[in-house]
Amino acid sequence: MDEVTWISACQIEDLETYQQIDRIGRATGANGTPQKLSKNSDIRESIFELMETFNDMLAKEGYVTFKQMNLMALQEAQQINHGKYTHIIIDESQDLTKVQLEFIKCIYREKAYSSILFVADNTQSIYSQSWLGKGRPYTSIGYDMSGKSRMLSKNYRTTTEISKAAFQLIENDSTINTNIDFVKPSLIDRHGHPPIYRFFTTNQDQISFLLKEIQILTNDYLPSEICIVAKEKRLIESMSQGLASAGIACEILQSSEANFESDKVKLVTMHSIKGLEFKVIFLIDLNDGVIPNSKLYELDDEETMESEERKLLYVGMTRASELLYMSSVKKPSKFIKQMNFEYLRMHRDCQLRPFQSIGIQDYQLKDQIHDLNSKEEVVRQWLIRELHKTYGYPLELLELEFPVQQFSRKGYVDIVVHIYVNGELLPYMFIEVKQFGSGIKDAAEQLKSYIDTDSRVRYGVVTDGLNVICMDRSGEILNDLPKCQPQFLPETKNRRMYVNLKNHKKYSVATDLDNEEVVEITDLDSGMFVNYETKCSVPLIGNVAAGVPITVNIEYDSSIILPKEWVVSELDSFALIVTGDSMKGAGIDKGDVVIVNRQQSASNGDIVIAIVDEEATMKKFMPMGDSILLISENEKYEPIQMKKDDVLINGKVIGVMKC
Ligand SMILES: Nc1ncnc2c1ncn2[C@@H]1O[C@H](COP(=O)(O)OP(=O)(O)OP(=O)(O)O)[C@@H](O)[C@H]1O
Repeated sequence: MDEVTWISACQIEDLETYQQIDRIGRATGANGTPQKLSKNSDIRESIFELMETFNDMLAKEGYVTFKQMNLMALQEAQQINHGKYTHIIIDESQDLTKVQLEFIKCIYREKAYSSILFVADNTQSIYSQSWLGKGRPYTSIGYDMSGKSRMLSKNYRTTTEISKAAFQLIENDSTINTNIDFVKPSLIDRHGHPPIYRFFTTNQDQISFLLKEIQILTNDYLPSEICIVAKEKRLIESMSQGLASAGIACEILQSSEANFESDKVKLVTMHSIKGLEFKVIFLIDLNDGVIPNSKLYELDDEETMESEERKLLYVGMTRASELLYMSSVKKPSKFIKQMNFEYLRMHRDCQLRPFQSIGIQDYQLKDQIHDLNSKEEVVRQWLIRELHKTYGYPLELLELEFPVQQFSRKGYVDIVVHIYVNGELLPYMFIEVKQFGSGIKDAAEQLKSYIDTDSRVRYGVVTDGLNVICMDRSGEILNDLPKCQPQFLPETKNRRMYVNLKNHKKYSVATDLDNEEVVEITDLDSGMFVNYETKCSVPLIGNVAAGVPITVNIEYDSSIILPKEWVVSELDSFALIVTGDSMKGAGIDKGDVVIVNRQQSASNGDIVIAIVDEEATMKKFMPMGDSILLISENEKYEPIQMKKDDVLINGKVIGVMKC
């Protein structure tokens, strides 16, 4: 058929001319078989004979091929002296053949005021015999467009999520991106749901999925806003029957009598969806052998054919203005395999990306796996990656083969996600994984019984890579898996409360466990971070009973980092551990650390370190005439009254770091 078309296109009229003509571009054919047609060969003779038979039969029936019809129209138009139309707009002009373009030129009447406008998008060129779509210049049809063309690159139709997924399908195809008219879509800031991709093992599963989704979607969309698209007519016919028998009103859009408004779900082929748009698109049967379909190539080589098919899928994807579903049955198209699954989701309103197998060399948690080659392991590894990459759980929180005791029987949960609760590691989510595509019904029951054995577990997930069920511990089905929260992680900071006695404010002082120099301070009243210019290091020199040293050069084991403005003088600041409970009422407890400024005087109400009977003690300072009262903030202890001269003040407490 290809060759017959070619012979007609070259207007070769007799066998002799055909036997002699150079025939290029036939070197590779479908399935890699050589298609070279030698000159003066039997095969050329046979093809020619077939062509004549075919043409005779057409003539007998009164038929012409589509291409012949185009040629006849052109010949007819060429008979006329000049065209009739002074203004012509050609949309989708990247799809027209040379003959069709010549025809349009014939019906055009050139005047001083006349115009001809070509609208084209080469990334949507989906016919192998198109002329301009192949990057040929407009001069090849007699028009000089320099200075007269304008680029429209803004994508208003689809969401950023759909556009990104679609564009990455074509951006690395050199046949497409080297085309001079290739335009990268620039995105407007309109966001929506990422495309959903599902794989099915049977046609019936695909139909059931569409039925279920369409039923849910009709809460938000009109049936006429939903369109099902497939590569081939037979595929939409079979889907239309499936939907109709389940009671969903649907219709196949016929270009001649299309009714876009009717209250029915629409079905259409990929070629016919061009130029249309729907809020929701289902691209079904994206299967191996269907797209790209290597049997369908015409005069082109495989590479060009593949690009055409790739663009066809791109066109289908970009017709959805809000929501895009894609699905395959049995074996996915190679285009699906090449897609970046980051852009896809498995379900609506669920973060999970579709199943993708991972090579053994990239398996995680290998030391916990009994059999690296087991069929379940592929699915488990995919889910581990999802838990880690998509849901944010660190691998350290995941455990494989977690034992559970069910009456007398011991079971093993495939994956357990642990979380930290008050510093304790607890099981949070139980996950059962089944062999790819083997079904999850039984496993869901098993999972529930495992969850029942451990009251700490809050969620359960079961998957076979194709389907996934997420439930809470009461068995209620949830749309998505819970994401990892910051509080689930082990504490990496040492947080202590600091009471600044200078302004009586409370702060949280968080020090990195790995690096004590990194201190983060939050005002506990406002919850705001506190910016400070410089910090200082206050030496922790012992406990309160030891008092504040007189000498400056003392040895100390550790220090406390604080903003410099919190202390009076860096050189005179010391930290002491509280040993007793005498200042309990002032919020200073045993084990707390007090920050003390070395000084010999104090004012009424200050908390001081004073030396009484040669021993340091922490008390509230209250002068009373000639004597001083040293008061405990604890009714267990009586105030101590001393003569002014006998009281030796060692320092003043300026802040308390709670333990
Ligand atoms: N300036 C704009 N602001 C907002 N929406 C726009 C704008 N221009 C176009 N749109 C919307 O974007 C969508 C696509 O527009 P249109 O069909 O004109 O594009 P197109 O380039 O002809 O598409 P294609 O050739 O791919 O079919 C439509 O839904 C249209 O309403």
